Amino acid sequence: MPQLILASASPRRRELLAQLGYTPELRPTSIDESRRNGEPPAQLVRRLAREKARAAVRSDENALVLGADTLVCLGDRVFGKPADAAEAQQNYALLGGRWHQVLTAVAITDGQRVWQTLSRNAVFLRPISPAEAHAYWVSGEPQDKAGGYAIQGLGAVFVRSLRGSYSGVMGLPLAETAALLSQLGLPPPHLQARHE
Ligand SMILES: Cc1cn([C@H]2C[C@H](O)[C@@H](COP(=O)(O)OP(=O)(O)OP(=O)(O)O)O2)c(=O)[nH]c1=O
Repeated sequence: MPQLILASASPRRRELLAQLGYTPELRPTSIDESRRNGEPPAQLVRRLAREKARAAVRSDENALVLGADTLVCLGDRVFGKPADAAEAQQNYALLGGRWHQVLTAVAITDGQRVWQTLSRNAVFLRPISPAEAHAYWVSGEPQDKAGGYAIQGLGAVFVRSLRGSYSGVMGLPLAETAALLSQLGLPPPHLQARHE
């Protein structure tokens, strides 16, 4: 059975995999995440997931390496992790009171072939006042989150509606990821019947 490697520094991705019983080796990578000229968001997010997975491959092992990337976008406009309070404030002014998209791509590679899945989700955030935006920024939660909010944290107070996958918005769509890993011979350990 191949070993599972998680090419990620995100504690969310580790926790989501742990929910299904996976305990991957952690191998964070650092790649250039900049967008190419005119690159559509769905293409960008798939490419970044693939590049993260590939960057963590080592030639001397029987392993499946998983990389993922999450993007928040409004049409063609992509919102990254806000660099400062002003950028976060700007994001919330645009994202509040409407639907936006959260895309998470997952890529799994054995070093040769790559298997991918894309989770497309829509989130409606209620309007966020400047005072709330400031308090939220000071909480420390927005800094390392795409779009500057976390559906699984204090940010839930702004989430009025979700169409799609909760785990997909959090950073790793579990149904799709488990299906892919099962196909590749690594079904969720917690779904395996125990032999007494
Ligand atoms: C929208 C949203 C994003 N996020 C997080 C998930 C991702 O960790 C992060 C998006 O950044 P990513 O660049 O996808 O991932 P990362 O830099 O955290 O980790 P790595 O590249 O090492 O895998 O935003 C939440 O935790 N909750 C949310 O509701």
